Amino acid sequence: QNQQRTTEQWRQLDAAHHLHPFTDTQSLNQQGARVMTRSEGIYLWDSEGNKIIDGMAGLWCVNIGYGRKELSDVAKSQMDELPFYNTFFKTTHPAVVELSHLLAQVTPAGYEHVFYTNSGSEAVDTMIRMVRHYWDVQGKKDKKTLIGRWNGYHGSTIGGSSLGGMKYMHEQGDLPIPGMAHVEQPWWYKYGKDLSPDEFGVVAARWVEEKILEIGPEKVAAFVGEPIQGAGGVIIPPATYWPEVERICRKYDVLLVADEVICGFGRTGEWFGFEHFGFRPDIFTTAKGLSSGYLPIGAVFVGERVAQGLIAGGDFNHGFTYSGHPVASAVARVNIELLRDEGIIDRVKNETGPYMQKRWRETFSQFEHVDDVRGVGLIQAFTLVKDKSKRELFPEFGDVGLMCRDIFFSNNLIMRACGDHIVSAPPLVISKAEIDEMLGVAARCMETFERKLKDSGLV
Ligand SMILES: Cc1ncc(COP(=O)(O)O)c(CNc2cccc(C(=O)O)c2)c1O
Repeated sequence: QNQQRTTEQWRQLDAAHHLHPFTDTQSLNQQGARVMTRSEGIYLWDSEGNKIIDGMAGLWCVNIGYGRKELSDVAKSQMDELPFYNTFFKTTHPAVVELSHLLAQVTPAGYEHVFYTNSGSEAVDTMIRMVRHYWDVQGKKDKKTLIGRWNGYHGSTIGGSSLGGMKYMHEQGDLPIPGMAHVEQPWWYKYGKDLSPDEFGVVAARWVEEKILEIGPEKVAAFVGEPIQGAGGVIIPPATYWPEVERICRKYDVLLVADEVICGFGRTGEWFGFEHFGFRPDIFTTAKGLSSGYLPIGAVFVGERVAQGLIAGGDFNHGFTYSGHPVASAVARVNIELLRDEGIIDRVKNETGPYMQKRWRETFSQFEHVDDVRGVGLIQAFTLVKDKSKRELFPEFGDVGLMCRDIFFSNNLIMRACGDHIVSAPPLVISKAEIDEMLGVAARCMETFERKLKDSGLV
C-alpha cells in the first residue's frame, strides 16, 4: 500500500518530481494536481474524500469498470508463476497463447493474427512499419505514404503523432515525418453546409480519393482512421462515409486501417467500431479496452491478406521487450472473458447504449449554446456553439470547452473537453440509474455554464 500522506504533501512531491503528459507543468503546479486514490464501478475517490463520477472511464479505457477483483487476482497469480518472459527467440508462454486464442474468437473471421505492444501508440507505429514492409515484400517499394485525417489522434510516438492530425503536436519535435498525408475530418456540423449528412459522407470520403490521386496511387500504402474520431471531438461520420472510403481504398489497392484504440471492445455496442459502420479493415489497432486499463497492453490485428504477406516475407525486424507480457496478457484475457461472458457489450448495444443516447439528447438539446448532440453506444458528445440557428462556432475554439469542463470537474463529474466539444465515454458497465445520476449532475452544471457564459460577454 502507498504511504499515507496529506493531499498537500502528495501535491508537493508530485510538483517536485513528476512531469505529467500533455500538461503545462508550471500552471499545474500552481493549482496542484487532484490526487485520485481509489475507485469502484464507475466511481473514483480523491484524497479529499470526494466521490467522483468517471464519465470518461479513465481515458476512454476502463470498459469493465473499476474494482474487478478477477483482474487483480489473475495478475497476482500470473506474477507469482511467471512475472516475465519474452516472446522473442522462439519462445512463448501460456498467458499470451490463451489471450491470442481468445482474441481470434471475439474478432470477426479473417483476423487470426495479432501482434502485441504496450500501448496504442506502439500499436500504431507497429502498423506503420507492417504496412510499409508489406508493400516492400509485394515488390511495390514506392507504396509508403499513409493518409490520416486532420484532428485524427493516433498516439504520441513519432509515427503515431505524425499520422495523427493534431497540428499542435506536429509543432513540437519537427513533425510529421515524411510519408504522411492528411485529409479533412468528416465533421458534418462544420463542413456539411447545406448537404444532408448522407450526401456529406460521400463528399468527405471523396477527399480520400482526391488525396490518393494527388499523391499517386502507386505511392499510397494505406488510409488510416478511427471509426469515430475520439480525441478529435467524437466526430461520428455519416453512415455513407466508411463504405465509400472502403470502396475507394479497394479501387486504388490502398490498405484500409481502422484505429480501434477507443472504439474497440464494445464502446459502440459492437465488439469493434468497424462492425458498427459496416466495413472491413485490412489491419486494426487496439489498446485501452483490451485490458480496461488495468495494465498497459496494445494489440495489432492483422487481416489474412497482410498476415500472409508478412509471413511470406521472412523476418519482421520489429518488436518490444514486453510484447505479449505475461501479466498484461493474463489480465487482458480475463477482461475480455468478462466482457463476453457477462454480456456487457450486448447490453450496451440493446439497453444502456440506447438509454444513454436518449437521455443524453433530452438533457443537452435544451441548452441555448449546445448543438450537434450525438452519440453511439456509450460514446457521446455535444458541441458548444455561439449561435445554433447559424451553426456558428465560437471564434477561439476551445476556451468555452475548458470553462464547461471545469464546472463539471468541480462538481465531481469527469467529462472531457476536446476543443468546444464536450465528450463522454463512461465504463461500459454503467447502469441506467447511474446514467440518470450522471446526467442529473451534468444538467445542473450546464445551467451554471449558461449563466457563466452570459456573464462572460462571449455571447
Ligand atoms: C485512436 C487512438 N489511437 C492511439 C492512441 C494512443 O494510445 P496510447 O495513449 O495508449 O499510446 C489513442 C489514445 N487516446 C488518448 C490517449 C490519452 C488521452 C486522450 C484524450 O482524449 O484525453 C486520448 C487513441 O485514442
